[in-house]
Amino acid sequence: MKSLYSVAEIRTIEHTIAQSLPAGTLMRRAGEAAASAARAMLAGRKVLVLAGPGNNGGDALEVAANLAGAETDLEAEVTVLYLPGSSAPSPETARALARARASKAQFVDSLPLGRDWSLIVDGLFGIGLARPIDGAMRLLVEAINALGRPVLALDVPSGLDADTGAVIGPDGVAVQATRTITFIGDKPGLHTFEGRDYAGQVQLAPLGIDPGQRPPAGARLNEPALFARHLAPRRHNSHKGSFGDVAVIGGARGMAGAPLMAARGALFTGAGRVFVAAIEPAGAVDVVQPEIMMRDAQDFDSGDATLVIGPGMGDSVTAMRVLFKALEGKAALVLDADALNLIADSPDLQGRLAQREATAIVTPHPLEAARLLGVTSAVVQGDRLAAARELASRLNAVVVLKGSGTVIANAGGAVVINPTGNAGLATAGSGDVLAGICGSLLAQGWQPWEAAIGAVWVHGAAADRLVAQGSGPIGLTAGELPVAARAVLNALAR
Ligand SMILES: NC(=O)C1=CN([C@@H]2O[C@H](COP(=O)(O)OP(=O)(O)OC[C@H]3O[C@@H](n4cnc5c(N)ncnc54)[C@H](OP(=O)(O)O)[C@@H]3O)[C@@H](O)[C@H]2O)[C@@H](O)CC1
Ligand SMILES: Nc1ncnc2c1ncn2[C@@H]1O[C@H](COP(=O)(O)OP(=O)(O)O)[C@@H](O)[C@H]1O
Ligand SMILES: [K+]
Repeated sequence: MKSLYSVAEIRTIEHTIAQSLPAGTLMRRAGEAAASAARAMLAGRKVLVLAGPGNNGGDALEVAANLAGAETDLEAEVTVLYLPGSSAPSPETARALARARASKAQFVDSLPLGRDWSLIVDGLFGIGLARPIDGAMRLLVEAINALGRPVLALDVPSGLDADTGAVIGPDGVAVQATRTITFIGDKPGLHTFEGRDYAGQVQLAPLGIDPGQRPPAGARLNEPALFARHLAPRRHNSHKGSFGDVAVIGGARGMAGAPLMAARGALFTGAGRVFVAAIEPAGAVDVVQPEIMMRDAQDFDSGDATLVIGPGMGDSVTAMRVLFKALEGKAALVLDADALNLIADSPDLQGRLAQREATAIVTPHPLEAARLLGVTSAVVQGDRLAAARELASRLNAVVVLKGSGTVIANAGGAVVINPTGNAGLATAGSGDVLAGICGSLLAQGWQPWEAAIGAVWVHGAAADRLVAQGSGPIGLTAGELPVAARAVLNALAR
């Protein structure tokens, strides 16, 4: 299981463990693990180590001592820029400083000009950063980022909030890392919002603390093991009725494509039969995908179908009526796009959703989530995990808060962050495809939680597959996702 620990959880673990170990052990282990990560990244010899005032700086000084003191041919030329604070360093940082000073590392007072660094080690701030980086430190971070050299961040890229993935602001800066070696446990902020861009590749160094010594984490990283129980191979003796019906309701005037995208997402991930019930019927057949059955939402009887409501649905009276009926009914539900905007405007509909017996899946992007919560999208993005948790609890639903590092939460407080996907998904219609995949897995009997995390994983992996094949991220289209999602899902099922 890939646990993600909040800063508070890490502090608790640290505190408990430190009492059973000789002083400074964890910092020494952090320095050793980070020095090997640095050696693995090193394509030359010149290493710049940035050491800040706290224990993150202590880790960096250990790295400097380890790299400069190595009795090997690979010995690096280490330059250390140490920036002490106004208060005395911790005893373990003081010890690391003494080690680094006794090594061959050269200490400097300012960023040396014009050196072609093979590697920069970022040990300015870790999980103790409490306010935006400003003044001379800010200039230093900007100068480092402008160099465009490989950067290994220690624990967290300096300036990034390890809980939320937001750059600590307002108007903050953070170090842009190539790789982040994170200590004791992995952290949510490295995987969502701005985290993925700043952290680069994330590597965990548990520092010898085995999982049994760690309490359960508040969040985890999505992986197929979390939904594997639904990935059984299909029985030979099956028929289309074995894999459920999906009806996508949406498609106001001028928005006919959105429900079709969702319907294709459902079809290509294995739903038995797929309908589009259009608010404003635009045609009798989808000529590209004639398997999809076209209906008129006004008089459509959805029977036992799983409903995906909202893509391009608009806010007409018909849209409202269809949504009301769906919330009243017992069908499994995926609520997306305009359905969420209508619910955001109506406390009555919110109440009806929260009181439903069968848990619905809701798939807001940050602005839709903000409307549902009555806040701005900046507030949602500022703490995506908290927003998803709050929404799940208010709506009594599985919430899929979309965007880089999609966050999935349920009313029981479980939180998963999705690692698949890429910026190729930032294109119109990709959210519709996701809603369709969610509906498809529900229709095939998956439980709402697993359907949501499974759909998000597969949708992201489909985009990754397309990028690997050269079809993105630039110019990846939502219409390509269903076929790629089919390949991903079949590979998982095998
Ligand atoms: N403890 C352990 O067992 C282990 C800990 N480990 C490592 O320790 C790291 C946490 O260390 P930490 O708690 O010392 O915090 P850290 O991130 O170095 O920063 C705090 C310092 O920065 C200062 N400061 C804050 N904001 C500032 C600003 N905007 N501008 C300027 N200064 C600012 C702040 O000063 P103050 O707020 O007190 O004025 C304080 O001096 C953790 O991420 C991991 O790398 C590992 O070795 C594993 C074992
Ligand atoms: N940078 C990104 N990295 C990963 N996934 C992304 C990124 N940008 C967008 N996505 C995903 O793409 C989809 C976009 O959905 P949405 O915003 O509803 O678009 P639309 O309404 O046009 O279909 C979501 O699944 C979202 O998580
Ligand atoms: K750091």
